[in-house]
Amino acid sequence: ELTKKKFCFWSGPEEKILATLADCTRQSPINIQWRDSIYDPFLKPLKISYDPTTCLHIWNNGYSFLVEFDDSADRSVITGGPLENQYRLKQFHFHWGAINEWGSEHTVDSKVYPAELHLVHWNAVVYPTFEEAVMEGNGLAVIGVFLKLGEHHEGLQMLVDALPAVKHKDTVIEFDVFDPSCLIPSCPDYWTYAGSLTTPPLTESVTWIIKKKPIEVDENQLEAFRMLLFTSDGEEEKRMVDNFRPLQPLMNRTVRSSFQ
Ligand SMILES: CC[C@H](CNC(=O)c1ccc(S(N)(=O)=O)cc1)c1ccc2[nH]ccc2c1
Ligand SMILES: [Zn+2]
Repeated sequence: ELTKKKFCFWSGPEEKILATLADCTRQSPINIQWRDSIYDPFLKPLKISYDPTTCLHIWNNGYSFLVEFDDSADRSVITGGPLENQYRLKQFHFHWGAINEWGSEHTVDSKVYPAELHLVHWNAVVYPTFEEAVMEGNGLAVIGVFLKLGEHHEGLQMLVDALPAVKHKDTVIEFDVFDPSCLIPSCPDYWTYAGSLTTPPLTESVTWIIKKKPIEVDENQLEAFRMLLFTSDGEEEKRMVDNFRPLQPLMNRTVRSSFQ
């Protein structure tokens, strides 16, 4: 029955056994061991072209805050890199910790960052809807960018200033011009591997593209993330922190690098 109903477990140590049984062999996040990654000279540079006017709103969905985009046409897209097709930007969101010692989902040589940005794209060339793409092996492409404590980030500050308006779960605020490429390091280097969503339904539909260089943000900006709430207005307040999934087994996967 397990092999038919494909779902991946989220629990403790028996994960490895269940994962094999249920054929959940490409779960995310993972630790990227720099020296085990394989330089692939055939990897192309990632081509990112976002139209800032496709930005729609910021939404606290009770897991993270999402900045959502109009994905009804090919106006904000990525292509190249490890991708066979062009993928449309649908949303970006973050994962972070209660303190600066942890928060990212992926790690590099077991180094944890205080936060991680995910820019979520879907393969609108092959699939008619995002919901269908989420269920397919080549359906999604997510760019991961690590955040590290450092200089104030001007571009992020526009987002941070809007966060008090989405403090509670299921609140939305209009956000109509934002270019997310200001959150992506100019260094072209990345790792890439076949993985999954890091929140339920954990579908194994993501081509991960993890940027080697982090972006720098300051303490106040990280603190602004931590004042968001998992809970709705009127409920007992629970701060939105530690919204990251534990590391998953690499199983039989290779991480490729675009750089030597
Ligand atoms: C199928 C799940 C999907 C909602 N989730 C996501 O889109 C998503 C995207 C990226 C990541 S991460 N952290 O890996 O980058 C995690 C989750 C989703 C999409 C459409 C839906 N319609 C009704 C319900 C519903 C759920
Ligand atoms: Zn994410």
